[in-house]
Amino acid sequence: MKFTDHLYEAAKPIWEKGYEHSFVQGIGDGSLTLDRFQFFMCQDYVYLIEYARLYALGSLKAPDLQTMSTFAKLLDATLNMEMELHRQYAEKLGISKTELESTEPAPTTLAYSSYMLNVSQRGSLAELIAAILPCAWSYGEIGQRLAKRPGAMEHPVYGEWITMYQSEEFTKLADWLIDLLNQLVEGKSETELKQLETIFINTSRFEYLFWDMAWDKSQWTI
Ligand SMILES: Cc1ncc(CO)c(N)n1
Repeated sequence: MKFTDHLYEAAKPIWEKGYEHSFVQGIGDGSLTLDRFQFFMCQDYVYLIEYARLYALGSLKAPDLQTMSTFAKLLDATLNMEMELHRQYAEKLGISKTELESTEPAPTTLAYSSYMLNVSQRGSLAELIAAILPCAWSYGEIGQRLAKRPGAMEHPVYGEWITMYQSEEFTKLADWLIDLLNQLVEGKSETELKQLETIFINTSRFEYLFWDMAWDKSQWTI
């Protein structure tokens, strides 16, 4: 069993709850209200700015040129493929680029991105990947599951979101990270593996909290 299969099994109950979340189901059946989606896309945009930095950090920590180049591609894909989706949605929804970029991070966004950056800055490359993997992997999975619903990819608002996250272009990003993590854990001790699992579970939990935040449009209360 690959190490990432083990991580997947460990996080499965959390991911399943994420998939069943009203927000995700609302994207799938088109019933999600626009105000919630708009809140989500703005928070997600500023989250992705910080997330992209982790790929730059991955390049910095890479042990060889090939790994360095993989992280450079992941960085480019986040800034110019994934975030382009957000910019296009913003345009359609009447939000300017400046407004999108200057979104104030809500508590969950700030906590999630700060946790990822902290773990990755002080930790090993394997720890960085463990922090980042639930993001890329779970969205690809959600995209692919929602895409199986008849008509979901043709929905006038949410169709493009599903189409992007289910695409091979997006899902291969997680595959690169999975392969890399499985290579990096070779020879690691039980304690080190357990630490990676803890990080993976924590960011999986944050993924769930992010859906919750978007559904409630929860902001700073003070
Ligand atoms: C919160 C969050 N997690 C994962 C992804 C996928 O990259 C995203 N765009 N946003």
